[in-house]
Amino acid sequence: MLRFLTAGESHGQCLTAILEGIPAGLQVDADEINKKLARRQMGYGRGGRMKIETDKADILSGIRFNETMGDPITLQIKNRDWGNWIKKMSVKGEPFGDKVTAARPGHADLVGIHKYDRTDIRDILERASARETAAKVAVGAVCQQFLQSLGISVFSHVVNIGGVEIDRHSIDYTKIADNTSDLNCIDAAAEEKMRQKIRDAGQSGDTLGGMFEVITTGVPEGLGSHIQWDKRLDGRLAQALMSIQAIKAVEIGDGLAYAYNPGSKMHDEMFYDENKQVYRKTNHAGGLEGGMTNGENIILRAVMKPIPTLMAPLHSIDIKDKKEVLASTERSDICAVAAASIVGAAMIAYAVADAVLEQFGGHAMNDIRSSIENYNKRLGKK
Ligand SMILES: Cc1cc2nc3c(=O)[nH]c(=O)nc-3n(C[C@H](O)[C@H](O)[C@H](O)COP(=O)(O)O)c2cc1C
Ligand SMILES: C=C(O[C@@H]1CC(C(=O)O)=C[C@@H](OP(=O)(O)O)[C@H]1O)C(=O)O
Repeated sequence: MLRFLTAGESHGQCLTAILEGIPAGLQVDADEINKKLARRQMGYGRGGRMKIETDKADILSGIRFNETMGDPITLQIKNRDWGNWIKKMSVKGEPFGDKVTAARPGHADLVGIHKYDRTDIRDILERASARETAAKVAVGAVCQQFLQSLGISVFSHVVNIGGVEIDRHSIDYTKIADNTSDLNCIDAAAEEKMRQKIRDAGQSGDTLGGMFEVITTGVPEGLGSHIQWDKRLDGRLAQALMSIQAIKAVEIGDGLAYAYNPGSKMHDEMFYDENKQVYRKTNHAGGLEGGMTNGENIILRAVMKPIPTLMAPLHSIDIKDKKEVLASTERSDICAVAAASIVGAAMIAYAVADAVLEQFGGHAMNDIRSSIENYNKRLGKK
């Protein structure tokens, strides 16, 4: 079983993640983790914070001479902004600075204050902040290396920003792995329109959301299980995406289209060929049937809501005197869908790696490889 925890506040000293369950004998390239962290920081429309941070993961345990030993991996990312927040975020001493009391709609602010019995919204927003997604990406980057060593790849790309959408039927999946564009969109013309849309939103003090797609290739058949609700991989993948801040909907394969079309158009018919064995000409199911992978690519889409902190602030209340006020305007992103797409790939890498370990077990990479080989032999696969 794979599991991870993260810790750390947005403006605290650092973010820490502990990842347990990665088998011994995996080669880990620390630079690859940092490349993913840099990619999460990109994106036209991000706020001033991204000019301060240059995220790097320090590996504090679990890896020796570039190789895992089977024990928990600790990853730490320093917050460079910490230097500007030392007094406001101090562990000891007297409270410093004004309390944040104007709740922001769309944030954890108001409910968090009530639930945790706090009087400064900062006590809530520090941990609710998507700064934490840097830790998720570091964890996912290790999981991506684990999967890659078994021939499984996880990619993501942006398909929609504020309603500017790429044509989903003309996606060239071969372009996604090498795409380095700053909005993580493989359609240059659409990306330019997305950029314009973000520029316009920023000028009017507004924000945008959008949608990204995560594709997993080289997937073994049979990950997950139909036998119990919490073993179904479709549910686990949806949860992995829904657990990302601001993600409000997840689609598996042609998910939404199922509501509008008959069965004759929506199911992936099976054919047989001696070389290919049983194969399908379509992948409406997004690679999942009965809560299990069917060997096709896993295709998932996630919708991100528009960033809730607006520079033209929304109506709200001040928690100290219950007066109606405008929400506080913290420095903020205008659009972070590109960043979220990198987080999405990281979370799916984690969830797929967990399912691989559940299916093929073992604490050593060599045992897992042998187990996959035996399984493929039984299924008559090369
Ligand atoms: C990569 C990323 C960056 C984000 N940046 C901001 C931001 O700058 N300002 C903001 O108000 N919300 C931002 N958010 C969204 C909030 O963190 C999120 O909406 C909030 O914590 C409430 O959680 P919920 O939307 O899941 O209900 C960001 C989310 C992600 C994934
Ligand atoms: C720090 C990151 O994103 C932050 C997510 C975030 C929020 O409310 O979620 C609010 C902003 O934080 P700040 O108030 O410090 O500018 C974003 O910059 C990051 O992605 O690394």
